[in-house]
Amino acid sequence: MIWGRRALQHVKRFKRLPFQPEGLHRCMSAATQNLVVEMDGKSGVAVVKLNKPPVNSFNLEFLTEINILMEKLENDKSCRGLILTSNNNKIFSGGLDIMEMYNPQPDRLAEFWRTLQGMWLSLYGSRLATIAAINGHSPAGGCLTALSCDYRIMAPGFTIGLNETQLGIIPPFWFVESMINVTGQRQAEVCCQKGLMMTTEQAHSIGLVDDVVPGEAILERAHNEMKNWLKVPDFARQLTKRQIRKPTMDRLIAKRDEDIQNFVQFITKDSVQKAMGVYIDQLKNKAKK
Ligand SMILES: CC/C=C\C/C=C\C/C=C\C=C\CC(=O)SCCNC(=O)CCNC(=O)[C@H](O)C(C)(C)COP(=O)(O)OP(=O)(O)OC[C@H]1O[C@@H](n2cnc3c(N)ncnc32)[C@H](O)[C@@H]1OP(=O)(O)O
Repeated sequence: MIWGRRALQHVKRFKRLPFQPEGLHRCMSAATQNLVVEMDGKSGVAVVKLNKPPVNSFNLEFLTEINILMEKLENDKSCRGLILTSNNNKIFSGGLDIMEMYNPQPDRLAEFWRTLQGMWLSLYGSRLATIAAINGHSPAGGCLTALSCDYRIMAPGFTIGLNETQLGIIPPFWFVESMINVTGQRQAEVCCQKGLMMTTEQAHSIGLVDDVVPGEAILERAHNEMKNWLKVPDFARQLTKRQIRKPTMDRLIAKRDEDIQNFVQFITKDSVQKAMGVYIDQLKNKAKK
């Protein structure tokens, strides 16, 4: 993984924090700044709760924190599975932090995007069995995060989707391919072009979500489903996953710099900045009402 200077500063700060999952063999919980981690040493399953109020939006620091945790879990031989959920029972994740993209410093903007690419590569390519327990709304980057897992369970009454086109943004090819790989080409064409935010039931009907379970039962269901995934020998499951996901990951790895350049060029356009400003005003005004 390639880290920028600012991210490295953050890594140093993070390393001094107490969470050290390696070699844990009991049930333990730990917290970093924006993540709550419960590690069951017996089953080898880590439950990671996104915990960045108000909406678990991903800024550079939060993405860096997630990347560091992923690296630790990947390197912890006792860890076999990851359940990703939210500590906020209404919002899984509001997606990328829009403030990162408004009046940005180009260097930070590039670093932000590289760190998002890093998060996607580590979650999508994880050796762990990964289950998203989607216990709240999950637009855009939140949906991408769920799509990167092996299995998705969602609570009713929420919405999910890659809604970028609704904001005048073109979803990058690796967002779209993540959707295609889960729902198939036709469904992905419709929901990505239209930028659909789907209800839990609609998402279930197109295969974006595998299972619908009430919020209060979602973690129990995730643990039960995890048991099924962990019945398969790790090595066979991991290599099969890699075989299936490698072409998509390789495309991003080959075009990583080009993808960053495209993103920075697009976001810094006057017209995009203007639209972003209007969108932020709408969000803030809605919050005030
Ligand atoms: C060829 C291709 C080339 C280049 C590629 C180009 C472009 C790709 C670029 C970008 C891809 C982006 C993907 C994204 O993820 S963009 C982010 C999309 N997310 C959203 O639009 C979500 C917006 N938020 C909501 O819909 C709602 O807030 C909610 C459903 C998440 C929660 O609703 P609530 O009613 O519970 O809460 P609110 O009152 O709306 O919000 C509370 C509080 O939070 C602030 N906020 C909400 N979302 C975000 C966010 N994503 N980032 C930052 N801040 C957010 C909101 O403004 C309120 O703040 P205040 O309390 O007013 O301070």
